[in-house]
Amino acid sequence: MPDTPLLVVENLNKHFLLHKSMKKEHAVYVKAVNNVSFTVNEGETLGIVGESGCGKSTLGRTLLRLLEPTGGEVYFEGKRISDYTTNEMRSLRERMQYIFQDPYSSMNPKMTIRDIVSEPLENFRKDMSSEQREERVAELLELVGLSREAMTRYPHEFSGGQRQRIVIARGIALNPRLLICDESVSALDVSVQAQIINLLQELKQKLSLTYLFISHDLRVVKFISDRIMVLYLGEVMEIAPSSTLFADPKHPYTRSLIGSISKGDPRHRDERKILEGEIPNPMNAPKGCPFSSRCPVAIERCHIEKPTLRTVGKDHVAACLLLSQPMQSDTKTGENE
Ligand SMILES: Nc1ncnc2c1ncn2[C@@H]1O[C@H](COP(=O)(O)OP(=O)(O)OP(=O)(O)O)[C@@H](O)[C@H]1O
Repeated sequence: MPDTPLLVVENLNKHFLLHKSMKKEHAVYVKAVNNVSFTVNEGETLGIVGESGCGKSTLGRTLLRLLEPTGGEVYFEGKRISDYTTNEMRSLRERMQYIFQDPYSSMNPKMTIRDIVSEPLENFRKDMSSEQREERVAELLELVGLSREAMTRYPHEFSGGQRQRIVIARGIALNPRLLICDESVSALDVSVQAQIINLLQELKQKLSLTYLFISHDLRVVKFISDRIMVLYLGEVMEIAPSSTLFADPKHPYTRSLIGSISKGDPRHRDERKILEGEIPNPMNAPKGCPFSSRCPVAIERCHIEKPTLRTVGKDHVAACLLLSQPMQSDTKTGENE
């Protein structure tokens, strides 16, 4: 791995203003992404996981500047994105690509597969002849396991898995370095999910890609990620290598998420119960730790004091005030009792 990470994110914020007010302190914001920091090395897959509404898509879109950040910095290839010139910004859009959640709605049903896959080439490779573009589209379709005959057909003629392959072909058309895959397999059957994940792994090797893999499903993220970042209400709860996160999760929220997918495992029974609670309204997030209102081991301080990310092992960070104390349910007080 090279010394400089491909992507460095420092205290990134994206706050949506919901209600303006004459008095600044009365304005209402949704803090969709709140002080998020992490790095991604070249060739790595960072999984980003959390329940619906925790800010995964907003984070992905803000990284690519599809949304303007409210604060913080993003460095790509060692250079701060806010310093990019217009030309560098254009080039960023080639090297960092976003694969959207729903392949069907991100494809124009009236366009042929040729037109859909060649769209980025038309926009960014104006020097290519139509023959060269045609060849490149055929090559891309083959790379994702489709034949060149697909070119003349329309999206509705393909299955969900095949449509996802088409979207991936379009995503890699410009030889990006970083692919942000947003819920790329969530709508697919489990067996098709596995095929698409295998394809992504294969492409990663062949094309030296780096991935940010966003999903609400910890099982999917576990399979593909080198490291995993757990988000809750727009904040980072924990980041660790995938195997470490599953073997020794530090944050009570991570434990609960793992518990919720470990059906039948009595060790996780208690944690599974607590995730039955509702995620708080992000406009009215808890004052202290974001997870404090659902946390089975929260103490008084957790409802008041915001924990910061701290190192809890090599390459392992978590934001929990209780990390120096045993996380047992008999330490809890306050509203969870
Ligand atoms: N344009 C917007 N204006 C106001 N609030 C927004 C906007 N976009 C997102 N949000 C809010 O920001 C929070 C994070 O949303 P986001 O879609 O990023 O979460 P997510 O984890 O990707 O969820 P999902 O998996 O359901 O897509 C949510 O509370 C959402 O309602």
